[in-house]
Amino acid sequence: MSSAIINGKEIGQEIRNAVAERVIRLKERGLTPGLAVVLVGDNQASATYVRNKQKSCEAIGMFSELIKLPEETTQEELLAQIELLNQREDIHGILVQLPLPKHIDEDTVIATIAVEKDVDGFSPVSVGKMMLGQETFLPCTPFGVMKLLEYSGIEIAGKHAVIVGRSHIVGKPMGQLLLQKDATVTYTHSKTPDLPSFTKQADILIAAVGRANFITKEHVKEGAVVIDVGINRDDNNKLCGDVNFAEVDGIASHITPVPGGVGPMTITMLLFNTVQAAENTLAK
Ligand SMILES: Nc1nc2c(c(=O)[nH]1)N[C@@H](CN(C=O)c1ccc(C(=O)N[C@@H](CCC(=O)O)C(=O)O)cc1)CN2
Repeated sequence: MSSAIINGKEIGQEIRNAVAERVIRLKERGLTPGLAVVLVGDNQASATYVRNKQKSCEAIGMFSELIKLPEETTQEELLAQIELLNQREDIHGILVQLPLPKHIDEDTVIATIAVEKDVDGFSPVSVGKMMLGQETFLPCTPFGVMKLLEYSGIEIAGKHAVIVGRSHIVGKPMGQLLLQKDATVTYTHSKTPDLPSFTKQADILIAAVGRANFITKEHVKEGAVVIDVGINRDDNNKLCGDVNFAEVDGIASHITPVPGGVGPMTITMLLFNTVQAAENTLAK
C-alpha cells in the first residue's frame, strides 16, 4: 500500500486563509502588515523564491517591498539598508534572502536585523529564545514541518525523531522544536558512520541533508513518518528531494512529496510570522 501523502500545498493554503483573516482585522485597525525582502546578486533560484514570497504577500493583502541590490554590494552597504528597514514603521518583517554573495558575512548581516522584525527567525537572539522555549519568531521551514505534523494528526510526544542534517536554518532548529514537543531526538548528518542504523530507528525521519535522493529504502523503518526538506535537482535537472520517493513510498506510513510538501510551508510560515510581527506592534 502507498504511503499517505502529507500535502503541503493544501495545509499551507488552510493556514494562509487564516492568516488572510488576520490581515483583514489589522487593516480594519489601519495597519497593513509589511514585509521587506532583500535580494543581493543574481542567483536565479533566489530570485524565484523572492518573487513567490512577494506574490504570496499580495495574495493575502499584505504589503511587500523588494530591495534588489547588485552582486558587488559591499557588506557595509547592505548593513546600512537593513538599519534603514529596522527604523521603518511600515515594515514589520525583514528577510534577507540566502545565500548571500561570498564576500558578505551572513552571520553579521542576520544579526543586524532587529529581533522584532526577524521573521525568518535566524538571528542569534531569535535562535537563543527558541532554544529557551521563549516566545519568538520560529525559522519558517522547521516551523512549517511542525505544522505539517500537527495538521496531519501525527503524534510527536514519546516518538523517536531522527534528523539527517545539521544546518543552522533547518536541521538544528528542527530538532529543538521536536524536543519541545517531547520527542526523543537524534541528530545525524552526512558524515555519520552507518547512517541507516540510526535512521532505521526513527518514528519520524527528517531528511535535511541537501543531497538528491540520499535517503533510500534501507534508511527507513516500516511505518515511519518521512519528512523531506530537500530541494535538489537530479541528473535530469528535475526537482527532487533528499528522499528517494519511489523507494520509500509504501514503507513509510506518511511522506511529504517534493515539490508540494515542505516547500510551500516555508513561505506560509513567513506570512504567518510577518502578520504576527505587525500584531505585536499594536500590543505594545
Ligand atoms: N532568508 C531565507 N533564505 C532562504 C530560505 C529561508 O527560509 N529564508 N529558505 C531557502 C529557500 N526558500 C525560501 O527562501 C524556499 C525554497 C523552496 C520553496 C518552495 O516552495 N519549493 C517548492 C518548489 C519550488 C520550485 O519549483 O523550485 C516545493 O517544494 O514545492 C519555498 C521557499 C533558502 N534560502
